[in-house]
Amino acid sequence: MFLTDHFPNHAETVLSAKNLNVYYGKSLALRDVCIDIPKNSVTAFIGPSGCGKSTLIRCFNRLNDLISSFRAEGKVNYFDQNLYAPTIDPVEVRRRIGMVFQKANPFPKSIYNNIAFGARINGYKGDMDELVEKSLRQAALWDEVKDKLKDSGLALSGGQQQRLCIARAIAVQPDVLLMDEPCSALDPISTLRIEELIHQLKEQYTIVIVTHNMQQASRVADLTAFFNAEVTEKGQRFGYLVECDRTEIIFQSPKEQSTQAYVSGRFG
Ligand SMILES: Nc1ncnc2c1ncn2[C@@H]1O[C@H](COP(=O)(O)OP(=O)(O)OP(=O)(O)O)[C@@H](O)[C@H]1O
Repeated sequence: MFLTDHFPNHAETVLSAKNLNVYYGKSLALRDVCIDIPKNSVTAFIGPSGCGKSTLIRCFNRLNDLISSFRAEGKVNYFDQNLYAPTIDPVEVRRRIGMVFQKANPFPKSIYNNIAFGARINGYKGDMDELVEKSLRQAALWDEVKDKLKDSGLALSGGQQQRLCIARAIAVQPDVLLMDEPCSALDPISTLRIEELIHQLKEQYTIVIVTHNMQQASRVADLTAFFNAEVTEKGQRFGYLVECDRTEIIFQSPKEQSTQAYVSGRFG
């Protein structure tokens, strides 16, 4: 059963993987993943290390293309389009489907130019000051930086840098924000601010977040997908999707025993 069947109002599917196998060289990293990501929702990917969460999230904006040994079978769709069709421009894919990484990585530029840079490259013709302010407001950073827009983005705290990276991702007007462990390098207060921000951002964006923090998944996600890893007879380890459902079901009454064991801290 696909994920949108569980979601209220049968929200539109923005991203989906169908029978997706991913290989790095000859090694199978992810096997037969089928998942739908509904619009204006937060979907969390959880699971033990090496089960392919980052690999899948990177398939959603073709970031794995940059790895020469990467190969995918099956389909990854963005609405009705096959993201891996030869006619699709990966640069445009990454504009529409933005990414925020584990470690905040602002450009070594001013706060203002961290936002304006990508917009300029994308040919933004509107009022740049307005865009910078709007993006920083949406990322809940404006009040803290409005008087120092010319200062370096690198001079901000870790939590502020991560919100700057979110503002930068928003500035190019994406539909989707992919977040790969966005809070793992942050203190608890900065983490809570990002979680509040994620909650606000889902009004406008579809969000997929990889997290090792199960409390975080239960706080921010509407849907949670649990991945696990298995070892073949030949000793090869691969990841797969165990189940995906409403977050409260995954944490309180999952269908699979392995999910129950993981969310109750019995392995992983
Ligand atoms: N660039 C790469 N080249 C070769 N193998 C890779 C590469 N990236 C990931 N893998 C392999 O793919 C598998 C899945 O890794 P991935 O990073 O997607 O898992 P993960 O669930 O996100 O792990 P973690 O929680 O530790 O970040 C692992 O076996 C890993 O070694």
